[in-house]
Amino acid sequence: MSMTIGLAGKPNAGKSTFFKAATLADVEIANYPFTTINANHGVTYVRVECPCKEKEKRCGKCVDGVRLVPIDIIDVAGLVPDAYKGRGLGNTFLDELRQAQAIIHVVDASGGTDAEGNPVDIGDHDPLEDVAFLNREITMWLYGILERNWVKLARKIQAEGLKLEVVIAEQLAGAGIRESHVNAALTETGLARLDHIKWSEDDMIRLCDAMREISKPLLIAANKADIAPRGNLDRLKDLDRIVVPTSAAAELALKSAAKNGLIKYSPGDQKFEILGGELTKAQKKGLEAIQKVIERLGSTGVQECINRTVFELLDLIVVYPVEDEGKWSDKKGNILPDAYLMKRGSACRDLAYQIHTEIGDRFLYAVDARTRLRLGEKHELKNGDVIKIVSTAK
Ligand SMILES: Nc1nc2c(ncn2[C@@H]2O[C@H](COP(=O)(O)OP(=O)(O)OP(=O)(O)O)[C@@H](O)[C@H]2O)c(=O)[nH]1
Repeated sequence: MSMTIGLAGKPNAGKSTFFKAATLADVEIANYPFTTINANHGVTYVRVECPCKEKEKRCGKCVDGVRLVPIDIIDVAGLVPDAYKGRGLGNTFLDELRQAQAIIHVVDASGGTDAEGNPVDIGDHDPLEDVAFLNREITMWLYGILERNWVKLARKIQAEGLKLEVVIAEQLAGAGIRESHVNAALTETGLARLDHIKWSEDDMIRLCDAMREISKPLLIAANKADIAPRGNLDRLKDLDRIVVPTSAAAELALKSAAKNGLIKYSPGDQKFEILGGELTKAQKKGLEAIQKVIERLGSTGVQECINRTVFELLDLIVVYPVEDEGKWSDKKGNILPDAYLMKRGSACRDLAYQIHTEIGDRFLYAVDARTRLRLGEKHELKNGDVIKIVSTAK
């Protein structure tokens, strides 16, 4: 199961900075061969506590117990008003968005850029407008696809006795909408109880809005929090969704400094250590300013955005497959060599299939490496589980 986070936002909100910061990794720490796949498609990392901390020997894949687990991220093309009508990069934007299962919306919380990203005085633009605007663009995009053939489809459903949710999901399959999303949206809006022939344009937009929220959950990175007026951050936090104050610029500076050996910093840390070295006066001053920012915000927020997207929006867990339940290693003795992101609710057999089709097909049982208990194929995995799969596969 492959999951991708989509990064969206208007021009100048700090999306590129966020993307660079989120995908810039010390290759050694990240233990991953590459970080950028192409211009706007990269790999970012969820920060978790490595289970090797429970053992005497370190795994060599984490730094002081901080383990980074890779997940794909795409920097979705800049969004301008009326993208859904094909304006600007509109079609590219929506085309890329369909690959994402969750969205981080990078908002300029400082209010220093207008709706199209042009600089204005700090506080002059209301970031809440940007939040409403992105949601509406996506909703209207879905509506545009659904509405295109609706008259014909609606009649077909009636004439041929087809299932409403099946037809709608088929029509919107390209946007990543599935039957379960449609059903949930029909219930939530109450439209399940209204004959679809009688739906008004407004009803259909409401349905699309619900499908958007369910199929592409979204979190807000209240970016430029380092210079944002307090009131803006407070009003964003009052929204009925996850809002994380971020300073993408600070995160990028810290990651670059760490990569160059100037500081010791793991993404998401609440502080960093200056390693001495060849710091210029300006660098030192810059780092001190950043330290103040993260003291105030708690962290740069970038890692928190990734973690909450993965664990709260996508509802994933991390599972560590091993071959030796005593040493928690593979056959060669590598400790905790892999970390898999899986959907919550996944069972032992799903893990077996994720390792290899043959191991899934020939699954016998699993072993919880912590308790040494045998687990059956349907046993539900927990976040952080260390699991050995026993199969008849060669
Ligand atoms: N103060 C502050 N400035 C930031 C922050 N993040 C980004 N910026 C600045 O905001 C400006 C725009 O950032 P970009 O990352 O280029 O914005 P973008 O949203 O990717 O814009 P496009 O590339 O035009 O789509 C740059 O000057 C950044 O240095 C932040 O957290 N705080």
